[in-house]
Amino acid sequence: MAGPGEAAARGRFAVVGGGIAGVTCAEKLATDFPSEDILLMTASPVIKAVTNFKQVSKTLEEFDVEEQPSSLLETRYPNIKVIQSGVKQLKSDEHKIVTEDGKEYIYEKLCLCAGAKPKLIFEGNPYVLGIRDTDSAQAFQKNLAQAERIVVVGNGGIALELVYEIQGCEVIWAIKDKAIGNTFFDAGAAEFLIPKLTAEKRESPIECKRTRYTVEGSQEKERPAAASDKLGSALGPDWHEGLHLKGTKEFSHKVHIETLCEVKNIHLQQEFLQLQRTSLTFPKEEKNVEPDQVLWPVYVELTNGKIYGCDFIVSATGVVPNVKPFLDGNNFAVGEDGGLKVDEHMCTSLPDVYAAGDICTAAWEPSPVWHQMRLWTQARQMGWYAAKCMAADTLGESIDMDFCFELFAHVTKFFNYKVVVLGKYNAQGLGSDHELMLRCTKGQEYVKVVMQNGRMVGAVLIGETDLEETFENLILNQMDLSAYGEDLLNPDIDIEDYFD
Ligand SMILES: Cc1cc2nc3c(=O)[nH]c(=O)nc-3n(C[C@H](O)[C@H](O)[C@H](O)COP(=O)(O)OP(=O)(O)OC[C@H]3O[C@@H](n4cnc5c(N)ncnc54)[C@H](O)[C@@H]3O)c2cc1C
Ligand SMILES: NC(=O)C1=CN([C@@H]2O[C@H](COP(=O)(O)OP(=O)(O)OC[C@H]3O[C@@H](n4cnc5c(N)ncnc54)[C@H](O)[C@@H]3O)[C@@H](O)[C@H]2O)C=CC1
Repeated sequence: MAGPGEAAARGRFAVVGGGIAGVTCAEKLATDFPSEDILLMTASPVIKAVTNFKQVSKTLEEFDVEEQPSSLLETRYPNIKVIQSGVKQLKSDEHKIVTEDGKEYIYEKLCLCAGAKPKLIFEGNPYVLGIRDTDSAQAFQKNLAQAERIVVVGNGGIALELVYEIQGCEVIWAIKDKAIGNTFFDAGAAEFLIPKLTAEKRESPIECKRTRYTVEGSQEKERPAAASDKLGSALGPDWHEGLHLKGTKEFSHKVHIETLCEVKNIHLQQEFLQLQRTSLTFPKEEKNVEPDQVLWPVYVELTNGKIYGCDFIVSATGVVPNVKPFLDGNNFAVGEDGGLKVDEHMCTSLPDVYAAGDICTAAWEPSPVWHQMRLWTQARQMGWYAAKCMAADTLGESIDMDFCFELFAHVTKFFNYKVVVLGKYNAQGLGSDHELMLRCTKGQEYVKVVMQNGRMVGAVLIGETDLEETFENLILNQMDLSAYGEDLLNPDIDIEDYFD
């Protein structure tokens, strides 16, 4: 491949990023264009491959994500050439990419799939850790092995998973909202889940599927070891199952939730002691659940006035798209969330440059029951659809929006419950123009549907409800359900018979 002064290497198609979006895109291009070389540039030595893909229903899908050496991908698809080097610069007007090692590549069509990175509070503070890839998960596990108390900030997917999994370490969970899990649940669902969180005895963890994330815990107690700043791809499903998420204490779970607050400040021990001595306004004692006798390496001051000492802080506060290397000299339209805006053909605002997965912001007019969330299901769907669009544009063919963008559908697991969210499951964007219907059996299932003008527009299903396919159909076909009233959720009525 070409270095400075040499002629640049050429590939009809180039893809940047070895995560789910990039690999899926490259695989689809490699299949559709078997005689073309597909260049896949990635900053990480391993790639993420989708395995055991299962279409559960029309829009729900399940799969495993496997971390593999890139050579395996090249063996499966001999026309994929993996270039293991970060992209330093994009010269879109010359259709040229420059990698960290100074080499240049010319493309006809390019898909950017460089993912996102954690949006950390107090970025740069060595006591604040984020979790994204294998390295950062290992750094977290290593620090946890020496910890007695940590503070978890954020209320989305990562925080929900962590507070449930961590054992032998006190967790102070600081959330901005009134109830837990605001990105997936409303207050009712949070109420349903809370007993699972505080229960002393939990079901034994599921047998570990992958062990590759495990590292030996060090004995020495030191300042947190942050992960290297190399850009790995985001972790895969059940990422925590191979990790031993245990602190130093003998108890199983101890979680204290602080609601309606943010982190105001973070003080190192010396600074905290100094402030206590000198500042009239600074609290002289920590207003903790239990007053502390010990000195902690770091102190978190919350906006509700409380201060907690801890070993370190996990910032699970969302992600920010990895757009930096691509912006310089290129006039990309960027969304409010910092992603590269893409149209209904996954095309950015620049010719021949597409984007998919966490890096992009869906800027098309979406179906009324679909919205973007940075999830691996959407990364796979977007990567695959972007490849189809690149192929269609190359061959001068027209293409319709893929069916997967008709309905938002996500299946996952929180607190050991199966969780399915469909459509506008939290009445997102509906204002007050909607009604909710609920059915809840404590400890077993929680079913919520969002109705608008007698039609179902969203649902949250927690537990083994077996309702996902029926509700998916009802949301997709927008049937008028007014006549059924509350019977829609009556457990004594087999709803499927009703609609067959
Ligand atoms: C801890 C955790 C748990 C999650 N759990 C779930 C879940 O349960 N369900 C779910 O649906 N989603 C989950 N997600 C989200 C999901 O992992 C992501 O949405 C998805 O993996 C994004 O895929 P991607 O390919 O867009 O990006 P990434 O996986 O981030 O891949 C980006 C790739 O680009 C490469 N790269 C970055 N910059 C450059 C550059 N300059 N040059 C070259 N290469 C570059 C990286 O090395 C990487 O290979 C979770 C995320 C995390 C962090
Ligand atoms: N099971 C699943 O589906 C999972 C999905 N994920 C995905 O991985 C990505 C990263 O996960 P998360 O970091 O949990 O992101 P997230 O977007 O799910 O949640 C971020 C949370 O942080 C809060 N927040 C933002 N800024 C804050 C601040 N300054 N102070 C306090 N709170 C703040 C938000 O209110 C929100 O609750 C997301 O795209 C998420 O959807 C992650 C884990 C599990």
